[in-house]
Amino acid sequence: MSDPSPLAKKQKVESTSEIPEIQGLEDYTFRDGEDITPAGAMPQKKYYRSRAHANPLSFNDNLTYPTKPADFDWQPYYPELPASKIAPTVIDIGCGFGGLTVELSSLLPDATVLGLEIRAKVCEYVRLRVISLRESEKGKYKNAACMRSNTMKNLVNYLNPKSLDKIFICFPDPHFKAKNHRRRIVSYDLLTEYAYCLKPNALLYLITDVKALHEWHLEKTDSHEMFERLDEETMESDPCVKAMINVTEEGKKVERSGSNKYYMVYRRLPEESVTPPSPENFLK
Ligand SMILES: C[S@@+](CC[C@H](N)C(=O)[O-])C[C@H]1O[C@@H](n2cnc3c(N)ncnc32)[C@H](O)[C@@H]1O
Repeated sequence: MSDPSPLAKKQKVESTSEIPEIQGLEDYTFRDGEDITPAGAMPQKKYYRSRAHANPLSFNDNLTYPTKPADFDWQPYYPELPASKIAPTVIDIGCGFGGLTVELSSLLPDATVLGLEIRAKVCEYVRLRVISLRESEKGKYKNAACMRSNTMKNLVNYLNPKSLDKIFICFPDPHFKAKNHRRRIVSYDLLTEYAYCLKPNALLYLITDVKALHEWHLEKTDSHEMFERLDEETMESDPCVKAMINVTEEGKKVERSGSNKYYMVYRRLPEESVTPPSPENFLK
């Protein structure tokens, strides 16, 4: 049994492979007096499952945010990276249990990869997963981290304009009912935020197993002046596309059930090639 004293906790925090605690879940460490996940061990999913859908429009999300990106310090998330590389360049929005986040960190060793997840326990699982991988494969995964965040509300509090090379939105919650469509993570306004954070010519990856949601993604993104579809050949030869199809937890589930996966990659256009938005696109 591990020592549940405050000192034991403090020692854990000082390890170089740590990632700051998940907001809203500070005390989810012990169960019946034992560590749920002993320090450095790979967490077990069964202890970190939580309700399938969190309401991203809720005001009671228990989260605090920096007022602006300059007020936020990424160093504790990527303690082994040089100061020049600690701001995220690739984000995995709604990373779930983090399969793609950790895969991308190996696939893109020069990137700084951040998984963003709204559900506290699920996010804790990814945090412990990355810590465990950093411990067991020394030198690897130092460019991966996760943070609890509601990206629908707070992306631009954390990320500088034109700071990202890639955004992944993989198997997002479909929110089938029309009255819940405003909870969807792809909308005209959110695409504007994604464009704000992406560098010119950077890429937005979208995948889902729900055909109607894919059509929604295409409709919203095709009509957004800051994005254009990537040509098929470039898309199909991109190893990140293969990863989002095959490596995400949801992608694997869909594979097992034999259902289809629908995806598209968009390029964020440089400002000089954009015609100003038409007013009827606002608030869609
Ligand atoms: C169906 S899961 C997909 C997980 C993962 N991308 C995959 O493909 O395996 C969608 C995830 O998005 C998260 N999510 C939903 N809304 C979010 C938001 N506003 N900000 C961050 N994460 C969100 C959910 O909690 C959930 O874990």
